[in-house]
Amino acid sequence: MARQNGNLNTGNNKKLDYSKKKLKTIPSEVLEDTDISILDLDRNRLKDTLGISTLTNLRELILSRNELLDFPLEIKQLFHLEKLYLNQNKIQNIPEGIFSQLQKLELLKLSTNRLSKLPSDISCCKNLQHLGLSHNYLKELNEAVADLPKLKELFVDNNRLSELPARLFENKNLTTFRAAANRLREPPDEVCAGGLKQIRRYFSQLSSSQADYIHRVKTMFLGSSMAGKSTLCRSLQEGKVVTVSVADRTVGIEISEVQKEDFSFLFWDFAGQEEYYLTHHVFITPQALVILVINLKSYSIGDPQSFKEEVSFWINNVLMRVPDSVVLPVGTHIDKCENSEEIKEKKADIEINIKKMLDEREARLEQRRKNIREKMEPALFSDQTCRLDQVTGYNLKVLDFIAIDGTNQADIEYLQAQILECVQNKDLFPNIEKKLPRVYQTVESSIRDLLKDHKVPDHGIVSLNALLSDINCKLTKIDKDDLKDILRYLHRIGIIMWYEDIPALIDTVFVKPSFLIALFKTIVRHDLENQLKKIPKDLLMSENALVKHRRKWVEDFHRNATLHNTAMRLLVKMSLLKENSPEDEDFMEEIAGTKQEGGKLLRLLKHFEICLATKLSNPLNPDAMEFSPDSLWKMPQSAIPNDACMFPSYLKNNDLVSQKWGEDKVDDINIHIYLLPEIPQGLFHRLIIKVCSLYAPHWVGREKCLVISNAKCLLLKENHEEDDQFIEIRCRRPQKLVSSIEFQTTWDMILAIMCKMAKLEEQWPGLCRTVCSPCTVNGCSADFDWPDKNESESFYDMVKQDMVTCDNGHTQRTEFLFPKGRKV
Ligand SMILES: Nc1nc2c(ncn2[C@@H]2O[C@H](COP(=O)(O)OP(=O)(O)OP(=O)(O)O)[C@@H](O)[C@H]2O)c(=O)[nH]1
Repeated sequence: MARQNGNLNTGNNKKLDYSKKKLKTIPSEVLEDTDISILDLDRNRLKDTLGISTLTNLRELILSRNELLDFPLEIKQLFHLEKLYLNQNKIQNIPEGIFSQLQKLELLKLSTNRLSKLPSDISCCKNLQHLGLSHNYLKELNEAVADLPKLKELFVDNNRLSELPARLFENKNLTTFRAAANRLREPPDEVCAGGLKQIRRYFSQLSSSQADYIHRVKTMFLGSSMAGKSTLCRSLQEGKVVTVSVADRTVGIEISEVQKEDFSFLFWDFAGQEEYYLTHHVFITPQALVILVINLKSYSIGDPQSFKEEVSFWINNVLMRVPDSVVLPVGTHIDKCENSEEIKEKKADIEINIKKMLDEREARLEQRRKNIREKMEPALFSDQTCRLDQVTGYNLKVLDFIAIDGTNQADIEYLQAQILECVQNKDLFPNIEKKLPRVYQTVESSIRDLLKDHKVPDHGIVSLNALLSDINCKLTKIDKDDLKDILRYLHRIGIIMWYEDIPALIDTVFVKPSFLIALFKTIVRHDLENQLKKIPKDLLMSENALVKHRRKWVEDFHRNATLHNTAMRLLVKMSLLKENSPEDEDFMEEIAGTKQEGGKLLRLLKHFEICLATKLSNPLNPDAMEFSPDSLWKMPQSAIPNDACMFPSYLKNNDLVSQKWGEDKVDDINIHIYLLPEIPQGLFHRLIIKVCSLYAPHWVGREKCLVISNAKCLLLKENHEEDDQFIEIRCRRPQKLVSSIEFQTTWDMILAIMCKMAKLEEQWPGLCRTVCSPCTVNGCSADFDWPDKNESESFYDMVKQDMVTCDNGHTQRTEFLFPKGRKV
């Protein structure tokens, strides 16, 4: 293999690499080299590709991450093309008559463009195996796509599709298909998310049975504590005012279903106290109507904190997690306001501030885009620009504010009418109608009947096989795969819960989600310490525990946010007994676990990264005594119990971590991960749990965490006080400057954490991140932005030069700021 001036010869494939060269036109020396077969023009500034038709021997053409607005027509003369990359441009239209000429095409990447339709002659590409169309504006997927016999991989996620052609799935070669984030009605998104097998079965069920057209809207009530969420939720459900006493606070989440005209509303009432936020991410799902309830009496005009707590916190969290949602702000307690003037002023203040916060977010995203365009080398940041485009493309709709008295019948009726009008609005909810084979509805109603007729236990926890046989007693036979499809669908819309991706729970179906949530709330609740104190003596005895143990549990929980497994078991038992569940030892064990093995609840808590087993931190205690063969080795007393779980969100301070870490130093290796609009609630604590399961030992505080590996300390810090919110990663700079392996191990550790962070961020599609390293010269405020990393290159090649200079002229070694470390 020989390489010279971007010219690479690999056997018969002569390749020219002209990527990342800021090119605006294709250089003449490239156009003259007519025997090249691979041309890489990735990450340039090409607006067209004039002259490319001379390169008739091209088999692979890479034009991704350029500035193409139109499809380059000359490409149709490149008859030998097998691979064509046009992703991340701004192409709006592809005329007919191009693909009919490109019959050898095997791979076509068109994702992240502005296409609203595909030409029908794409069907001429009979050899096409990979077709990438994600992140476009496609409203329909041509039948032509179904005429590609060799198609193996098709990506159409993040478009505007409402239907998929059934014939496409008759192609047995199709093995990879992604269609998320489309608002599909046929098959519904929840069916598509089940994968190809489920989609194929869906179409076959439709062809052999009748279809039902379902109009169901998940309606989530969010808002701070005592805003009036439960009052509205229950009143809307009953159709008349229901008074909720203050003592009857929502603990966790409550669910109910209501039929109004053609629509079925699935109401989810979220508790407003902060301790419950950490389970919200489990339940907040896309395509819902969010009713944001604001107590107008307690709302204070001109007080940024009040706006933050009552309004912006909720809107931002919806915006980050389910960015395409519709939010209806509802002000309550108007009867408690002084006069109509107060109501009017508060309403106006909230509306103005909501607009301001959304505009501000957009302006900051635009500013970032501008910075990249003007100050940096855009080619090195094109993936980030593309992500900025995607994030700004999401359209959170905040409807007009409604002010009501939640205790007044006329106001409840008015709100009900407004909600109905809103879900009937095709612009807001374009594909609310979902088409389903009859068997989906039949299974759903037979599960309901089984519960009503007490054929399944009241707690609604059943095994998959038992459910299958119960349903089959009532119905004409359905097989296990059909049942799994339907359960998967019902889980996604929130009617039942079935966690098939947790191996230990694959056989367990929670047909009554409210029971599962009730279980969650035994542990995740605002008054947990009090609950611990309330465990009665007779229950303590059942676990061979004494009052002094209970005292220790309270103390450990208070001090370290650790909850002993025995205490957890007893809390669950206490709650089960309170719910009047029959005292069934086996069931208790199944849920609460035993001394030897954690129960189903603990598995769920761990799966959702709400807690971490403390024993993970014990084996590598850095304070452990040195072992010497002739003396007895005594383990030091650990402050943290072994058989317990730590809940970082219950921690109150950072004292222990700060004490272990000491002062920050100006020459620390330091990375800031900025998150816009803000750090989502719960993200940092989940990051801690991920990181602590990677590194032991660790010390955890509310906004800080310290981990140790290879005798290196790494500090993670959440900075959310200021407008700019970021997560900071800090390590001491290796002292032996000559030893590059020291740098490499430090950077390896940082990169491992950044990978965990990136994985976590995927769950907040509306979140925008930038990573930078602050200049290490004392007093300098400049930052070094992290460029994109090519899929093919290592982080260690992201910045190639050995020295870098900040905007204020300070030059320093690259490994102080970016992953670098000479290979050893
Ligand atoms: N006067 C008046 N009282 C209201 C109104 N809306 C709710 N309330 C009362 O306010 C109190 C709190 O209402 P909830 O519906 O429990 O509030 P929530 O938002 O569900 O509270 P959490 O469960 O803590 O999240 C209850 O006593 C309600 O009766 C209203 O519009 N006017």
